Amino acid sequence: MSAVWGRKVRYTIFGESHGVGIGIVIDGLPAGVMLDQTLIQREMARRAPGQSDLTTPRTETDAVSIISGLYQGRTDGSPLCAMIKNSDTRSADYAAEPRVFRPGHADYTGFIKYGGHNDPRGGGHFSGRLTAPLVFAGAIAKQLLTAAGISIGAHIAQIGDVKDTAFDPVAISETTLAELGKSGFPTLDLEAAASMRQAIHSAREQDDSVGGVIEAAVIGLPAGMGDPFFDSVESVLAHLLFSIPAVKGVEFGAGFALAGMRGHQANDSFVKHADKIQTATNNNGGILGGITSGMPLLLRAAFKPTPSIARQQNTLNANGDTEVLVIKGRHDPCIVPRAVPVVEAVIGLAIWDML
Ligand SMILES: Cc1cc2nc3c(=O)[nH]c(=O)nc-3n(C[C@H](O)[C@H](O)[C@H](O)COP(=O)(O)O)c2cc1C
Ligand SMILES: C=C(O[C@@H]1CC(C(=O)O)=C[C@@H](OP(=O)(O)O)[C@H]1O)C(=O)O
Repeated sequence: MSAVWGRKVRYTIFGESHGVGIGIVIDGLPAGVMLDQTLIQREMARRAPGQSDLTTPRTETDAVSIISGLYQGRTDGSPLCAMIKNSDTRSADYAAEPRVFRPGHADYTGFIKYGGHNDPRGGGHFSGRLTAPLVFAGAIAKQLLTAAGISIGAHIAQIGDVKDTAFDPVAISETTLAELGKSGFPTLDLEAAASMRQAIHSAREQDDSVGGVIEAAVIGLPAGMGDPFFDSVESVLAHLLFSIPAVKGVEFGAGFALAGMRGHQANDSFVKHADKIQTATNNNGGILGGITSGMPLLLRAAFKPTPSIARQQNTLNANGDTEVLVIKGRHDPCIVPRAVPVVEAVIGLAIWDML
């Protein structure tokens, strides 16, 4: 299993959704960092399940126990291991024998790859629950990046066909990112937020789910970070963003819209602002040749609708027999609101690794 990532810092995630717990081992953090426990708890709470009627009713506190790597509140240079307990499991929802493959989930592919030995309860290791340790690691990365003058923030850019205002690609402020971080349902346009909530309620009422898009920004990055080709800033970020369950699309700057532009529209002209080299527009999302330009880094991640829906679906079981599936479990009608801190977290890991 590809549960290890990172070059300067190595991150190893472990656990299953209905096992004893989940967690992460982080090897390579600088020693002597006093961890910001308030920031860690705030980030964990932003992602935790059971927050409102817009999320899965499964309730987990997602309290983090740090069992190694910390001495007197500071990182001690040894691997930092953090554990999060699973408590509100309801494994009977996943007890069907032979196993029934949920359309859109990893039940079938996990079964094939691991010969039926994978833990099917709550999606096992494939569960979105494994993003909790990522958010923990992301909080540490954010703390380190803040000290370097770098801020990360995100908003819900789209739910179904309801869209929020996009970030100003040139002039995103630290204040805007900080305000978004305080919101349980971060959008730039409050009216859009109300329509998005309505779209999620409506999908749930129809025994269905809905997808969406998260737009994220990183400001304060120096020009010159990253490498061409295989380790381009886009490649490293996309690797981590596609590691988030349910992400099916990633774009940088104007992204796919660039394909429909002419060169004179797409090119970002260089201009001087108070002796600093900038660009007048930012269609390239702060990255040129795989290297940061010093402009805000902008990306968007598309999430598919939650696969586990209450509506009747046709499928197959592990014996290959037809089944009519009606999922009775507890699921997010939309993944996007809880995934905002996850997207920010993996961006934090990627940037800290590249800086
Ligand atoms: C924060 C988060 C919460 C999720 N909640 C659910 C859920 O409640 N029900 C579900 O079926 N899938 C949920 N997912 C998505 C599945 O885990 C994911 O679709 C599945 O593992 C298959 O992976 P893929 O969609 O990347 O192919 C969630 C994902 C994330 C990131
Ligand atoms: C537990 C979390 O989300 C879970 C992610 C998930 C999935 O299939 O990804 C399915 C659901 O699991 P269960 O059926 O056990 O309730 C969600 O509740 C979490 O995010 O912490």
